[in-house]
Amino acid sequence: MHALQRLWHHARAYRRDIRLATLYSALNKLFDILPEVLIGVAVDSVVNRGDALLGRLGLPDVKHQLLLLGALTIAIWVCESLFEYLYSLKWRGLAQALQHDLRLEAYDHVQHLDLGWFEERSTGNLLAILNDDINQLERFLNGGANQIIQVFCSSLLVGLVFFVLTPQIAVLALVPVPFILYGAFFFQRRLAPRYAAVREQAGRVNGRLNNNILGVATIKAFTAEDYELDRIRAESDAYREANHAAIAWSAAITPVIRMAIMAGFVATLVYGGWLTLDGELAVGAYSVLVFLTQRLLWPLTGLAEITDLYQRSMASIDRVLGLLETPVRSAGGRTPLPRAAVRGELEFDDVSFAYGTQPVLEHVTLRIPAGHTVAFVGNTGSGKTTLARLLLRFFEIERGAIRLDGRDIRELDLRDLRHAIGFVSQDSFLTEGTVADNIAYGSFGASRAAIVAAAQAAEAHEFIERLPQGYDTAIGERGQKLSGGQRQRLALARAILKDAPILVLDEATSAVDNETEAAIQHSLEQMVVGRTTLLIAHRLSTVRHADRICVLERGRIVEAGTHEQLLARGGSYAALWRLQTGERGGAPQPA
Ligand SMILES: Nc1ncnc2c1ncn2[C@@H]1O[C@H](COP(=O)(O)OP(=O)(O)OP(=O)(O)O)[C@@H](O)[C@H]1O
Repeated sequence: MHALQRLWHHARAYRRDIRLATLYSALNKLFDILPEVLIGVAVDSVVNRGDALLGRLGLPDVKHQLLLLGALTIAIWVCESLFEYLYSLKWRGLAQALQHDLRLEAYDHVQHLDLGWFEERSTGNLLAILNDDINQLERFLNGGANQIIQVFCSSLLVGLVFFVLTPQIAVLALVPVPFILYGAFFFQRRLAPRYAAVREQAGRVNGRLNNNILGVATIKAFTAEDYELDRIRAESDAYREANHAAIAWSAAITPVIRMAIMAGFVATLVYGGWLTLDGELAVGAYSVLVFLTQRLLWPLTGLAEITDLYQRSMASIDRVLGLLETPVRSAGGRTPLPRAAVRGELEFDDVSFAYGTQPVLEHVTLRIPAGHTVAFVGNTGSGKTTLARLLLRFFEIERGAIRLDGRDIRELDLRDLRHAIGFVSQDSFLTEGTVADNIAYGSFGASRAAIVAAAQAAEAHEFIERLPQGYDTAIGERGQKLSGGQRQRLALARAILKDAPILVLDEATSAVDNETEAAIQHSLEQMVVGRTTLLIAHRLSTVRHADRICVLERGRIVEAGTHEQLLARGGSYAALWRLQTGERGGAPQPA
């Protein structure tokens, strides 16, 4: 479907407003053209006096005729201004409303897309769509839509007057119109792919800028400023080139169209003059025709600007609507899962998974009784985090099933499933706001006492109290004013406050010192009672008290048992333990 059709389809709720705005634009154009007709009538009155049109209509006195024409002109101008105000109000209001709706809708849709989809795209490009491309819609509706309607209306109205006055001249004046329209269409077809390329490249520039601003500390540390400037220059050059290609065509439209207009105008001027000299055309009609030819043809030069604006906007609208039409794959099932009813028994049944083609998990089978703590250890890249991501349904498994209380998680309502899981990821997202806002994220409306209790359990209370405004300290975008260990403890406090029946901790304490970790362990020991807990860690001291420890190697569980059982087995866990502690048992000295 064409972008404009897609937009019309999309703007269902605003169709009445669009029709009204169109009507106002058309009426404004009608009242804009009428004064020219009155000029003809005035010339007619002055030249032909009593025999003039108005005289024949029952107004013999020329002065009275002129007075009437004056009154009509005033009324027409008032109406023209009134409708100009109305269409401007309506179109601009529509631009704001549609833009607002589209932005919210696009953002909400994006929020529901799978994680894999995000990982394949650049954040900057996505931002360009959600922001710049949606703003293009405003530009088009603010001016372009009205211009298109008015060019169409004026051609129609003026053409009508021409045919009423002198059909021969009408034909002459109208001959260039099909050429002009074909020209505009010709240019438009050439502009469309060029503007699509411009928007695509704008997204790339945005992507790189976004990436670099996020990584500014690394750029500085590796003194890569010049290198990055060159890379931005290359992207920006490509953007400039893409625009050049579009400009070369868009700049040619006006001159070409003007030539066609000139032909029509000269024909009316000369041929109409001859007819008037021969007495076949009245002087009044001739003057109207000459004025109207200008009126008919000159607005068509505006087609150049309109074509350009239109194509630019349509390229953007295509991108926005394309985003909106991206299907959400993991939409979740229908079975509700009231949090209070969750027991927390988990079962991984022959689960296999690959990101793309490379297998990451292979035939993982594991049953976790409700309330148990199961730890996952293993080399980096062995698939531990992936297990957690599959449980949260960030990705879809290819083979096997994951069951919660005996029900396949694909059948469960996705929001309910995620409500039932407290998750601390390796790179928890802290939001711009205060410490308290961040802890209460997801448990919106939690009391201050509950927030403080969660912070205490995560060993965060003390450092929070030392911050300038305590719990009300703003922590900056992504919590960048905090240390890594402080950020982790806030993320942990957040999960603790959520108080979910299942807890997934992925390296939740990897960045805190040993002493703090021991204290957190102590709080967690109380926390995990009655909750199913999945614990992922490299530091074995973190996992040694788990009911069961699974060792993953290249996506397979190669060992499982309690700490003591695994030590006695003398396999890879025991080797890892020796490596980390430097001894066979006793208190660990973590790496
Ligand atoms: N989004 C992704 N797309 C493609 N491959 C991925 C993606 N995420 C992870 N991988 C790959 O999957 C494998 C398993 O990753 P995973 O994060 O599960 O490992 P992990 O055991 O948690 O590692 P670590 O201990 O380093 O956190 C890795 O080889 C990784 O490169």
